[in-house]
Amino acid sequence: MQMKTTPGAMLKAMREKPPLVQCITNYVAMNIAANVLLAAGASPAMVHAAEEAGEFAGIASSLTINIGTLSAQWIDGMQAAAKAATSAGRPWVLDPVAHYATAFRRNAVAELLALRPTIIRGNASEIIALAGGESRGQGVDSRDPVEQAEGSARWLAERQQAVVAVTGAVDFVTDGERAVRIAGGSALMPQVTALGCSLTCLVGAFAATAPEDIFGATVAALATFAIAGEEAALGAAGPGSFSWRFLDALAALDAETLDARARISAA
Ligand SMILES: Nc1ncnc2c1ncn2[C@@H]1O[C@H](COP(=O)(O)OP(=O)(O)OP(=O)(O)O)[C@@H](O)[C@H]1O
Ligand SMILES: Cc1ncsc1CCO
Ligand SMILES: [Mg+2]
Repeated sequence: MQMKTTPGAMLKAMREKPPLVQCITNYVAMNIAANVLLAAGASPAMVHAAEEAGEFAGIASSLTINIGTLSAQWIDGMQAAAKAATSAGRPWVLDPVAHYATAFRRNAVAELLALRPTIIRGNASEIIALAGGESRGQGVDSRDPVEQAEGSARWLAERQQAVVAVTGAVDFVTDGERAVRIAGGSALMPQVTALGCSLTCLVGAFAATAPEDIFGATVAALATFAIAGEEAALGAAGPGSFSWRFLDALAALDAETLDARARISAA
């Protein structure tokens, strides 16, 4: 069996056997997230209807759930899919977009957390609020530094028995015991909408490729974004050209470059 111990090895394995990733994501993110998965080498399927989301989760290799543009019917599909993924032994990722903003979102996220996501990926404001802290987030945008969310992430990981990823200028990943920081990316990334949502889908793709190493898979997805983001920023004139350069950089990134350039340090 091929060893999938480094981010590069995981990226290579994903491209050799593209996983089918069911993404229940928001209207803003659907197109860019699907393109991000294709550029990285996975097969995205944006399937969210309550009538079929559970059935589809039974055939997908992993599932991602994002509450960005939530409505009541979507919640039924999310819950059915989360239950089906868990029954099938497949990993699933929760992205609790702006869950602190309204009671509707708060309740939906509480119910999804009770279904035990394998991985939780959010920005710093979202993770601080999930751990009961005072978050300064405004709508879907973070206004807190990642360093401030590290304690919250550790607490949440232990309580949920999940891997927690906090993204921002320097990302942080923990499973409650181990923790790492991942440097890289670009300040243009939060200027392009739904890149975080797309990253959540990519975390799902890596988790499908390496379900035996969920912590490593999460780190690999974040490192992939960090290096593609750095590459795309070279020569980008602003968020518009960054956006298409980012897709090209993801598609062009190879395993060796990823392993040579990834800046992952113990935290
Ligand atoms: N200031 C920054 N410098 C470098 N990289 C960044 C910066 N801010 C965010 N990123 C990167 O952008 C990507 C998306 O993370 P971000 O925290 O912006 O997600 P988000 O707030 O959930 O985004 P969205 O809700 O728009 O989808 C991650 O790869 C992260 O590392
Ligand atoms: C802008 C926006 N609004 C709801 S979801 C979303 C995408 C970024 O989270
Ligand atoms: Mg987000």
